[in-house]
Amino acid sequence: MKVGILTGGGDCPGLNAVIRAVAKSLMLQCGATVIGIEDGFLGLIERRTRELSYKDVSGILSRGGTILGTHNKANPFAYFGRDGEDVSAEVKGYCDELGLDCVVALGGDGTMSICHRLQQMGLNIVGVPKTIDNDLMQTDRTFGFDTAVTIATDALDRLQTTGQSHSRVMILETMGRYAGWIALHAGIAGGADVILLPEIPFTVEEVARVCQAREDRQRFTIICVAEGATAEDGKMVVRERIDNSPDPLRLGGVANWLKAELSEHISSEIRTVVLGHVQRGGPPTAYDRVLATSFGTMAASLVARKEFGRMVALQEQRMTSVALEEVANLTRTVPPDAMGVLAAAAVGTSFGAPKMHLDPAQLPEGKRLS
Ligand SMILES: Nc1ncnc2c1ncn2[C@@H]1O[C@H](COP(=O)(O)OP(=O)(O)O)[C@@H](O)[C@H]1O
Ligand SMILES: O=P(O)(O)OC[C@H]1O[C@](O)(COP(=O)(O)O)[C@@H](O)[C@@H]1O
Ligand SMILES: [Mg+2]
Repeated sequence: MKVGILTGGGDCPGLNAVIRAVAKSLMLQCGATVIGIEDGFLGLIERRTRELSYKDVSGILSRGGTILGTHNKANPFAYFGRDGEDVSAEVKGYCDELGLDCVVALGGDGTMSICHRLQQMGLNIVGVPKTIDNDLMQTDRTFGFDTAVTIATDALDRLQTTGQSHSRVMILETMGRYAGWIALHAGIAGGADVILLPEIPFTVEEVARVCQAREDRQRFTIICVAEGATAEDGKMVVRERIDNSPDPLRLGGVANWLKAELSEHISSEIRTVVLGHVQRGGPPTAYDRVLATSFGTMAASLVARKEFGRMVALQEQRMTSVALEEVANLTRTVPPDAMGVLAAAAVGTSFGAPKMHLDPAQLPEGKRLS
C-alpha cells in the first residue's frame, strides 16, 4: 500500500504529531510506503514529493510547524501560478502516476473543500481536521486550538498585571477568522472583562460604558477581541487581500481600530497587542498531542479499511469520521447561546452588546463546551 500525506492551509501546532501518527501506524500495521507531499497541494501541482522513512517521522511529536511545509494559496481548481487555471486533472494524474492508494490531507475548511472536490474526481482522500480556529463542522475540536488558547490565555495573564499596574485598558486581538472560538475560550480562561466575537455584534458605546464603570472601581480593563469581531454598524477590519483565492481576505487590525474609537469616550490610556502568528507557532500542548495522535491513528485505520472520502472527527469525546461533503464549504461559528457565552455572561463578562440579557432561568445543562 502506498499513501501520500500533505498539510494544507495555515500551519498549526500538532501537524507533525499527526504526520508521525499516520505514518508510523501505516508503516507498523500495514507495511505501507508513505509519501510526503511538499507544501500542501502545491507539491501535487509542482510534482514535489519524497518518501518518508520511519526515522523521518521519529522525534517530531513535540515540534511545531510541519516537516512537509504548507501553503494557503495552492488550490488545484484555481492555480495561482497559471492565472487561476483548473489543474485538478493534472493533480489526479500525478497521484495515479505515483501509485497512491490514498492521500491523507491535514487541513482546515479550505483544504477539506478542495479534498471533497478531488474525491468526487475519483482521488481517494482521508481528511484530518487541523486549525487553531476550531471552525470545522462536524468535529468538536480541531488540533492546534488548545495550544492557541493556551498561548492567548498566557498573554491575557501577562496583560492583566501590567494593565492593573498602570490602570490601563489593555486590548488583546486573537486570530480565528470568522469564528470567535479562540477569543471566547482564552477570554474565559484569562478572565477578560470584555470579550468581542464575530458572532455577537458589539457597540463601541457599550464597551466604553464597561471601561468607564471600571475606571471608577478596578481602574483597569482587559478586552479580548477576535480578529473577525464587528461593531453593530461596522465592517470587519481587513489586514490584506489575497487575489486568486476563494477566501481572499486576511483579517487583522480590529484592536487598533477599537483603541481609536474608545479613546474618544474614555480617559484611561489604552494599549493594544495583536498576538498574530505567535499563537500558531511552537510546540503543541499535551492535549493537542493526544488529540493529534488519536486523529492520526484513526485516519490510518480509515485508510486500511478503504473508507475514503471521509474526515476523522471528535464528537461527544468519541473518535469518529464524517463524509467530506458534510464539512466542505462550511464554517462552524460560535452559537450565541454556547456554553462559553452563557458562562462568561453569568460571571459578569461583557460581550459589548447592549441588548444582550442573560435569562437566569436558562439552563446550561446539555450545552456543548466547544
Ligand atoms: N470554499 C472553498 N472551496 C475551495 N477551496 C477553498 C475554499 N476555501 C478556501 N479554499 C482554498 O483552500 C486552501 C486552504 O485554505 P485556508 O483557509 O488557507 O486553509 P485551511 O485549510 O486551514 O482552512 C486555499 O488555497 C484556499 O484558496
Ligand atoms: O498566515 P496568514 O496567511 O496571515 O493567515 C492568517 C489566518 O490563518 C489562521 O491563523 C488559521 O486559519 P486556517 O487554519 O484556516 O489556515 C487564521 O486564524 C488567520 O486569520
Ligand atoms: Mg480555514
